[in-house]
Amino acid sequence: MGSGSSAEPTLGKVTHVVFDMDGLLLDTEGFYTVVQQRLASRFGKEFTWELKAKMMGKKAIEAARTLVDELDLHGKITPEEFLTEREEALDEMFPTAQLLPGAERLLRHLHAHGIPVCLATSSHLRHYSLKTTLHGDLFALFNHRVTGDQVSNGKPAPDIFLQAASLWQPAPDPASCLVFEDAPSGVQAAKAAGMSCIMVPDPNLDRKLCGGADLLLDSLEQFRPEQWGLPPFPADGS
Ligand SMILES: O=P(O)(O)OC[C@@H](O)CO
Ligand SMILES: [Mg+2]
Repeated sequence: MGSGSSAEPTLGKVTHVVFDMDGLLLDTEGFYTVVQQRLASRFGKEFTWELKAKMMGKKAIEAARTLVDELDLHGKITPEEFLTEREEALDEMFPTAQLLPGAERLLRHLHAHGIPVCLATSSHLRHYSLKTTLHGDLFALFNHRVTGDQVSNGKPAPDIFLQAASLWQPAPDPASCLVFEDAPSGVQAAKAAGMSCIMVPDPNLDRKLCGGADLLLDSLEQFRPEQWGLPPFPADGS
């Protein structure tokens, strides 16, 4: 695994870039954490980062099943009831979602250079719309987007990334695609799709769960496009 330092040799040659959304471009994972902590404590349980790591990046119903299983809430709440319960709070929080550091600069840079970019998020379309309330212009730069409701098998299955790549005409070879992800399930999905993957994990995520990516970065601000055969950022840092 590379470190992202300036002395690093070329890490790959890619032509197309696929972005995850939650926890990668948008600072939305904290919303889920707050709401799920609240719900867990109502049942006398603790919502840990270990559990969060197993849920993040997955489609809502799959994450909900994980929570009910792991907290042993069977007979107390169903995954479907859990989703209904958290919805009202999330619906209020999502429209306030902010961009994570480096997201806007990177997207605008790739777009300005004509590099094909798309979005592959496990969020369903309604949540996607709420979360991007403040960022319509930026998210309009994507050539296309695939949301969780458009695939049967969510991350860690490769389907969402393969579908995202298939929507480009002509469709690139998966090996020519670079995926940015924050979640272990997303990294697994990208690698299962045969794509390169850069992981930008939350600082709280156990680094033992960050091993599958081709490169680990603390922030999108550390990304060096030229290491992947992409145009470098301007020297003045703009
Ligand atoms: O695939 P992303 O965009 O991270 O969405 C996952 C999110 O719905 C919960 O973690
Ligand atoms: Mg994510």
